[in-house]
Amino acid sequence: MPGYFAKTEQHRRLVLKALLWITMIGGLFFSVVNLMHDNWLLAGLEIGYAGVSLYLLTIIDKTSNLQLLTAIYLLPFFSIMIVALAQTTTSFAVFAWIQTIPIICYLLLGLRLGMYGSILFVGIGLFVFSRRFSSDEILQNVEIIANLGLASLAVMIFAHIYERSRILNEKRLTEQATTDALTGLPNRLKLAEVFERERAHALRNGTPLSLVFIDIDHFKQINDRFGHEVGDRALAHFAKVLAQRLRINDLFCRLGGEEFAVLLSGSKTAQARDIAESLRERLAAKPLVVDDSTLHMTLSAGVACFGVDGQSLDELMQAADRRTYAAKRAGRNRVITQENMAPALD
Ligand SMILES: Nc1nc2c(ncn2[C@@H]2O[C@H](COP(=O)(O)OP(=O)(O)OP(=O)(O)O)[C@@H](O)[C@H]2O)c(=O)[nH]1
Repeated sequence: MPGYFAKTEQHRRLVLKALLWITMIGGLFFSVVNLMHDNWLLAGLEIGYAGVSLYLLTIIDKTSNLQLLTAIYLLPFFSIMIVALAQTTTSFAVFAWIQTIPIICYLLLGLRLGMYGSILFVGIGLFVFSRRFSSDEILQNVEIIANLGLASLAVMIFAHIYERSRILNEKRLTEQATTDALTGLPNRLKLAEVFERERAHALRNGTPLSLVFIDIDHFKQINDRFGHEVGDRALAHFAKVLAQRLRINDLFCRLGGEEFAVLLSGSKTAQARDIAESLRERLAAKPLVVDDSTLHMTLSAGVACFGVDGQSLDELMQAADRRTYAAKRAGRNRVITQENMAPALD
């Protein structure tokens, strides 16, 4: 699943595409207008830029460095706006384009760069405008600049607020989509996302990576005896007790039902087995107290190791699941690795 940054990039790619179309059409249209005014410099720049926009439209879906492409594109784009504003033959309505700068900057560059880009280019735009349209009447000058300056500031503030809430909402939705609501643990989607990152890290640095598959024993009996609500509490208790034992770098997630997994970066099979054993012991030592009853839980776990059992998450899950099943068949409440599993079963 694409992470938060991938979603933001997808959003920015769409915005840039829309802008490329607008500048291509706008560039062609205004180059004709400027040719009619004999403004060859601006007409040439606009035709050239329409061509650049067309070229970028053909490569935008393939580029891996969208930020660089955006920067390469925006710098001359804003500069042409300023040049257009400075020309005596152009209408002062060109300033309307300057007011789009904050929106373009925030949507394409994010909060920080968006703010710097907006202040810089709108500031230059206002300065050029005030030079070109200064009249003898000071009050009129102040009025015009104040109007344009405040309108630009308002656009910038709204663009800032919009981008900020977009980022927060995107983060919140990504978090919701990758979190299990009952236990608050990461879910299977998050495991797939983190596994890809850890796998790349393991391959790059030659470090070990292990996966522990965990299944609560006889969980159905808890539901049957105490009801579904207590079953839910037992799942939350289980998650809390095990999470307390794990390190911040270990990814402990709920796969669904009473199945969980721990991705242990930097751990070989033997270390993963020790960790799984300590989780098993910890769970046995921390029963859940429900009214007058003490609810003891046990777990069965299977360990798989990256490289030994395969290279993909599916392969590791299958191997770890197979060993968990073997642990169940061997009497439950135990951890099985490749070493302590009967060869016929693995
Ligand atoms: N309360 C509650 N129960 C759940 C949830 N998800 C799955 N279950 C229950 O978990 C039980 C799993 O039962 P089984 O797959 O037979 O496994 P088990 O009883 O743990 O037996 P073994 O795995 O063989 O030890 C089922 O009764 C499901 O209804 C949940 O979110 N909340």
